[in-house]
Amino acid sequence: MVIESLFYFSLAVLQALEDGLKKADADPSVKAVMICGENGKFSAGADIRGFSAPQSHPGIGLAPIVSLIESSEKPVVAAIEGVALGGGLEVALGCHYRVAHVKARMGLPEVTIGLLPGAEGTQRLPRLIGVPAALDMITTGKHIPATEALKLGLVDEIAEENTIEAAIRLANKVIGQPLAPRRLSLKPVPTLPNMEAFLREALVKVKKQARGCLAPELCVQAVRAASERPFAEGLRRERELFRLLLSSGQARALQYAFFAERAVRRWATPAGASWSSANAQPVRSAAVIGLGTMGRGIVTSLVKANIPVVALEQDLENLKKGRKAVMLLLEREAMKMEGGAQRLDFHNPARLQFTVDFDLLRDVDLVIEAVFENMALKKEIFHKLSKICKPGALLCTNTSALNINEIASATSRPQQVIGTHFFSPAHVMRLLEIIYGSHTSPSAIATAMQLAKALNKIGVVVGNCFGFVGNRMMFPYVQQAVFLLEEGSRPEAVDEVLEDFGFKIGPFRMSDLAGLDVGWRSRQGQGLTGPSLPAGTPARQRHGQRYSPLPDLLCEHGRFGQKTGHGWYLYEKAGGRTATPDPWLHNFLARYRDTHGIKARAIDQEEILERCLFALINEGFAILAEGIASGPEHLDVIYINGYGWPRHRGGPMFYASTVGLPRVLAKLEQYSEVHPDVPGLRPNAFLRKLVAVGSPPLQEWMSYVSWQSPKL
Ligand SMILES: CCCCCCCCCCCCC[C@H](O)CC(=O)SCCNC(=O)CCNC(=O)[C@H](O)C(C)(C)COP(=O)(O)OP(=O)(O)OC[C@H]1O[C@@H](n2cnc3c(N)ncnc32)[C@H](O)[C@@H]1OP(=O)(O)O
Ligand SMILES: NC(=O)c1ccc[n+]([C@@H]2O[C@H](COP(=O)([O-])OP(=O)(O)OC[C@H]3O[C@@H](n4cnc5c(N)ncnc54)[C@H](O)[C@@H]3O)[C@@H](O)[C@H]2O)c1
Repeated sequence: MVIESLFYFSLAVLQALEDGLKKADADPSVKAVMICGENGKFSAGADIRGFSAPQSHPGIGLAPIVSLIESSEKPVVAAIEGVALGGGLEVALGCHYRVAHVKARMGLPEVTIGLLPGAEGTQRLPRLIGVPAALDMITTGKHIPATEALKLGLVDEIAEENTIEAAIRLANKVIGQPLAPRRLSLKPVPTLPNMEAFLREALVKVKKQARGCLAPELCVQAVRAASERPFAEGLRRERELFRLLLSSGQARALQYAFFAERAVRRWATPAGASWSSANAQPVRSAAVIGLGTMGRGIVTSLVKANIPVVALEQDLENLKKGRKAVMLLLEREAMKMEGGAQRLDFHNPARLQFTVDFDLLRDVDLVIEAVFENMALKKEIFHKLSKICKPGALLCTNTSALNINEIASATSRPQQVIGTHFFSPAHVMRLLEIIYGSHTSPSAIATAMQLAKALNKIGVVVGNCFGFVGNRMMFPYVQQAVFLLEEGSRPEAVDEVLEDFGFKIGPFRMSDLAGLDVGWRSRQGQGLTGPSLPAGTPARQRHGQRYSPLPDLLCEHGRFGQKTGHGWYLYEKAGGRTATPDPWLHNFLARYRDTHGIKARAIDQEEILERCLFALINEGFAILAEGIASGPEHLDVIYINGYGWPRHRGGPMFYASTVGLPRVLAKLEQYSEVHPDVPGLRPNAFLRKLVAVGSPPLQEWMSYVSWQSPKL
């Protein structure tokens, strides 16, 4: 008998499974059962949306179905095609045999949505593949390919072609064989000589990796229960831990992030362009201009996506340097991949060519410019590209903040100019901020989004303003961090608070890593510091607003961060990575305060957290009100994937909604009163409006934006 199930479990699917199993058991002519999915996909598990109303969640019925399958008196074989994830894999674990298509993937990704496998998976998987492999799958949520599943013993057979036929063949073969040895609930968990130490170390590891995130820790506890308790008791523990996670705010935040990352694919602009009507152009070849920090990673990313690349530098010396760096990155990437260097094929000049000759850019479909952050230089390059490149070519800039319209004005085809803002390291970071200018065509946006997908990145479409979304929100955050130093704090204290909150790296460590000189050059360009600053400008004021010259002063002392061996911290050597608090910096701060008559005060953790985060969130409300982003999800996806915002807190705007908008507003009002010369702390009008209308849920915020005068 064949039972078909759907992509993710609904009540109807579970009912059909139960009915099918009962019918098969009762029918003497049925000798074996095969369970498969519909349309070549086994199952993506329980319906994630349903977890917001757990009492009526169809998943409640899943564990009893898994038990029912396992207790069947007739052999049950799972035919796994596409994916078997979460509850899908748990169903397969209830089966007596598993056959997987060679291209199928399997995993227990519940941890990534703040849960643990709650349909008996934490108890069956360790019995099948042992504690170390099960723990790895359950705490990381990774999807493993069928070939690896076979090696682990997770599946019994791999089918190169027709999985269903292979599963039926196996079912026929095992008819009449004893089923008890195939029932995982009856098997003992394979022992390890050092189980206790292993589990203890695993706990320490997940706590370190997922700072502040509850699910990985509770996954370890559930697997520990499998190793220490009888099956039925282990199940009780699994259920208890599952409920605990389900009621945690973290699960809600992580599930929000899952859907937000999918929602941003459906982009739209205030002018009416959208994903549903715009057509992407094919990108069969690309060029990258500038092989510095960013260009190298971008080339690597394109080669990995199998897109032939022309890589261009300004002169032979820089070309040689850039080529060496790209080759090193590609070799490292090839080592990580199955099929290695041969699959990447980067030694073939038809796939990757290095040049200083712009003429070689004539035929490419897309160019990504990644030269210095200098408007005059970028305009010169785009003017050249406009003359050289073929008519349909898309011209992209990797600028971090500059005006896309101004760059486009140097070309005769502004409709094909677009910002593609990669994040460092560009071959690793998943975010691609895609910035359209006033003239960018819908097709150009669609092409950039398609490029993001091809590069395995998450593209987020945003409007044009200084710093776009990510960096624009980052400015007030970093500004508050520096003001806190002026007022009495230290870099390590500020970083610790934000790292405890869950950021991968605090603002001062981040600044040392990126290089303080980058921001310094940008501020010099804006006339905020350096020779173009008008004589007589007060040291701590610009345009009537508070300004901190501290980062400029550090640069004047040659302290650029890791690259010079000192910045906000001290490093073991130039290029060193280990940050230690620096007594020089502490003395420097004390002298600075004396010079400017600032009385240092003790600043508590709450103030550090609120001033940094609420200033960032406040800017987010301004961005939404101006129509620069089409929803709070966009801001959250950008922060989670580009700025190390802790995913289990759902992104800054989601976090604001959990803190409560009235509280965010009240705190901003309080801080703004104390610091009236800091516009970043002055509550944004859109935030005020949302509070005035009763703080609606985040999904409804955009309906309160007045669109009469979008800035775009
Ligand atoms: C207080 C009372 C307590 C009561 C207790 C309640 C008990 C409940 C019992 C629980 C039993 C637990 C069962 C189990 O352990 C839990 C689970 O199974 S959780 C789900 C685990 N599965 C996943 O996390 C898989 C998530 N999906 C993916 O990774 C990917 O979608 C994919 C399957 C790899 C496919 O990727 P793509 O091809 O890129 O496609 P998309 O990602 O774009 O997806 C297409 C479309 O489908 C939506 N979708 C996918 N999976 C799910 C899902 N599991 N639930 C809901 N929706 C899903 C996805 O969102 C896309 O739609 P769009 O958002 O674009 O509209
Ligand atoms: N570094 C980051 O973290 C980061 C992140 C996102 C975006 N960006 C942006 O990416 C761009 C590049 O930044 P970067 O950090 O890689 O800079 P970089 O200084 O490391 O590299 C710039 C490269 O451009 C080359 N170049 C300069 N003029 C050129 C010309 N006329 N023709 C060809 N090549 C030329 C230089 O030789 C150099 O190798 C900037 O716009 C920057 O704002 C940087």
